[in-house]
This record gives sequence, C-alpha cells and structure tokens, in this order.
Amino acid sequence: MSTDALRSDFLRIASERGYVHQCTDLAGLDARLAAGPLAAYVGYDCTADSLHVGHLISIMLLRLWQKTGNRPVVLIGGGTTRIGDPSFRDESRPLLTDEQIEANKRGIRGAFEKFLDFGGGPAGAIEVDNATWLDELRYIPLLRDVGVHVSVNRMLTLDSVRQRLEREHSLTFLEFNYMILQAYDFRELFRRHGVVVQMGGSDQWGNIVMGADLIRRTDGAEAFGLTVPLLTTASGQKMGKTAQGAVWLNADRLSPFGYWQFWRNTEDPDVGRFLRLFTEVPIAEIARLERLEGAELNAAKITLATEATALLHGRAAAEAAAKAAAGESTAGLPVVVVPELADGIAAFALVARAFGLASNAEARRQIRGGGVRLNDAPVTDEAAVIGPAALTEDGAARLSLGRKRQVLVRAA
Ligand SMILES: Nc1ncnc2c1ncn2[C@@H]1O[C@H](COP(=O)(O)OP(=O)(O)OP(=O)(O)O)[C@@H](O)[C@H]1O
Ligand SMILES: N[C@@H](Cc1ccc(O)cc1)C(=O)O
Repeated sequence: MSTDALRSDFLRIASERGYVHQCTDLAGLDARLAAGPLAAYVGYDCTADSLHVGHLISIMLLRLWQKTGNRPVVLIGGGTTRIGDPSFRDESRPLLTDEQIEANKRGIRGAFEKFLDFGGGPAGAIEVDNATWLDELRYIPLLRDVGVHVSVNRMLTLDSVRQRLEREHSLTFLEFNYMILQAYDFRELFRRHGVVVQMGGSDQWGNIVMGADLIRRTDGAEAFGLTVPLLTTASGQKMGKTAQGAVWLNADRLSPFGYWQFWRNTEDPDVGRFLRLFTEVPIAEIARLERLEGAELNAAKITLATEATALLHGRAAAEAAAKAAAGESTAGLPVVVVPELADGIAAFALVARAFGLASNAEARRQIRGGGVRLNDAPVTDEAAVIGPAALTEDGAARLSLGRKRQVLVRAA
C-alpha cells in the first residue's frame, strides 16, 4: 500500500517519517483509524534502571499516536521481566531478583512522562504493569485457556528463536513461556482497555502476532501489530549501543550534555533519518537540512542534537548543552552543571557526568590510568569527594580528560 493512499493521520505521518517496518494489516488498520481513535500499547521490560535510545523509537511512535488523537498505553513488564524475552538472543538473559526488578521499574518510569501526556481525557496515556495480572495466573487454567490455542510447531519456527535452536544453544522452558505471557498481555489490555494495536521493535513481531491470533481465537475480535525497524547506524552498529555501552535516557546515567553529544556525533548518512525519527522538525525542513554537505551538515547535526535533547531533558538543558559545546563559557570551555557539587560528589561520578561517559566504571578506569586533572592537578583517588572548595574559577572548576577534552564544572 503506498503512503499516498493512507487515510489516517497516524499511519500517513508514521510511514512518511520512517517508523513503519511491518504491519499485520496496514489497510485494515488505516480504515479503523480513519473511522475513529483507537488504543495501542508498547511493552517495556525492566531489564535495567534506565531505558536507552533503542527504546526511544517506539516511545516517539506512541507520542505520534497520541498527537494524532489516539490513546497510548505504556506497559511495564514487571511480570515478564521475571522470565526474560528470548527473542533474537543467543543466550538466556540473567535472571533478575524481585528487588532488582522493582528498582529498575522505578528507574524507567520517569522517561515516559517526558514524551507522553498522562493527563486524562480520551487520548490520555495510561501506564499498566503486567505483574498485576501475570502474578495471579494459575497454571492449569492458563494452559486450558491459552495453551490450547498455541501451536508449538509454529513457535519453534519463529525467526526470533530459530537461531538459538539452530546453534543448539539451550532455550529453557522458562523462556519458551515468554511469548504466551506477552500474548496474554495483549488480550488482557484488549479486554481491560479496548487496546487493539500492539507496537514494538521488529524483534517483537512473533510475540505480537501471537497475541493478535489469541484475541481472534478466544474473543473473535481483530487486533493489529505494527513494528518499527530495528535501527542500525550507517556503519552497521545497533543504534543506541556504543562501544562504551548503551545511550541511556536517565540523566543520572548520561548527562544532558553527553546525550546532546551522542546526537551531535551522528554519522553523515544518518542525519535525515534520525531527524525524522527522533525529532518533530517538519519534513520539508528536514529535506532541506539533509541536503547540506560538509561543514554545513554540522548545522543539521546541531539541530538534531538540540531537538532530540529538548524532547527528553527540556529545551533549557538542550540549549545549555548546545552552548557548552559551542564553547560559550568565559574560559571558552563547555560548562557542565553538576548540582551535587554543592554537597560533594565522588571524583569518578563527577568525571562520568561531566564527560557523558557510559558508566562510572569507565570513569574509574580513566582516573586510574592517570588521565584526569582537576584545576590542573592530577586526580589519583577515584573516590575523593569533590565539593565547593574545588570551585575556584568564578564558581567553577576546570576538569580535563586526556589531552583533548576539557570542561568547566559548576554547581549551578
Ligand atoms: N536499535 C534499535 N532499533 C529499534 N528498536 C530497538 C533498538 N534497540 C532496542 N530496541 C527495542 O528495545 C527493546 C529492548 O532492546 P534490547 O533488547 O537491546 O534491550 P536490553 O535488554 O536493554 O539490551 P541488552 O540486549 O543489552 O540486554 C527491543 O526489544 C527492541 O524492540
Ligand atoms: N518483550 C518486550 C517487552 C514486552 C513485555 C510485555 C508485553 O506485553 C509487551 C512487550 C521486549 O523485550 O522489549
């Protein structure tokens, strides 16, 4: 179906901006959307205490879903995280304790409020946790209700598990149950909130289709699946994962400045695609920006970085990052505000924040390697507490990493 033929605002814009990878029935979903608003959900497991840029595409899609008048439902996988999704993974995920899952759940929640409006009304976003119903399930009733509709033959041929089986890596019975639980979620949200669409990354296709099939078989209703492409960068890396680790959405994992810099470092061929997916810059303006070349293309990357950072961390933080990167501080250095400096912060944490490093472990390594200086003196104790006494240059301290990277840090 060509994009021009689409009648619903949501699918037209989503296709135009590059969000649509596969849909169970594009024409059918378009017709339903053109007839009136719908509810859709995306699920997020609590595998870490922050979401990362890989999760952002589906969050942006939920945002578009809401902006075009439809209700987004965010499902936190408090129950499914206890199993671990085996889709497209070579090995089982490490089992997390209930305490870790609770802590992760608290960590990932905040991100959704930045992108979605939970304020009520017909298109108001809703958050649910699948532990609410999955924890209550009883085994034999579940097998009779759901298991009877699921073909093991078909499950074994799904792309998402085939590689694991072909390589003869173990797929435990625990993991094998994951798909059934995700299918159960879809039906539960259909019953509780009238959700008829599930969206997710392309790796989720098998799980999503299984849910839509279950709804058709047990409730005789039509439900749709829509996946977003699994993004890789021009150089072939999975988008959102760098050599140092994931690009986190929570500011305590990656500072707004580090986040801005991640986008600023986008490879040339990716600029247009990322502007369409991760900002709300109008398509016509993106068409102009992506035609720029050489040094001028840097202006497009700055727009990408500032607009993407503004959506997550707010416009003020995005503009401060842009200014800092442009070297607009008194000493001609980027300024990074670290409020914890007022009370004292461990040297490794300060270094991680100031340079947007992927982890505290990376900052500790840099300090141990002798690469960090504070006000021109080497920092040797990675746990040393840095407080207001260090802010000697007009309320700021000069922090350097290696020979090339230098910033001013201040408490406010
Ligand atoms: N590059 C990407 N493009 C599109 N979607 C992505 C991307 N990376 C992740 N996602 C989506 O986010 C979900 C979680 O991603 P992933 O499995 O990478 O997370 P994780 O569990 O945090 O990471 P890890 O694999 O390191 O344990 C995936 O199911 C996928 O749908
Ligand atoms: N399986 C999804 C998360 C998810 C969990 C429960 C669902 O109902 C839907 C999605 C992932 O790994 O990203």
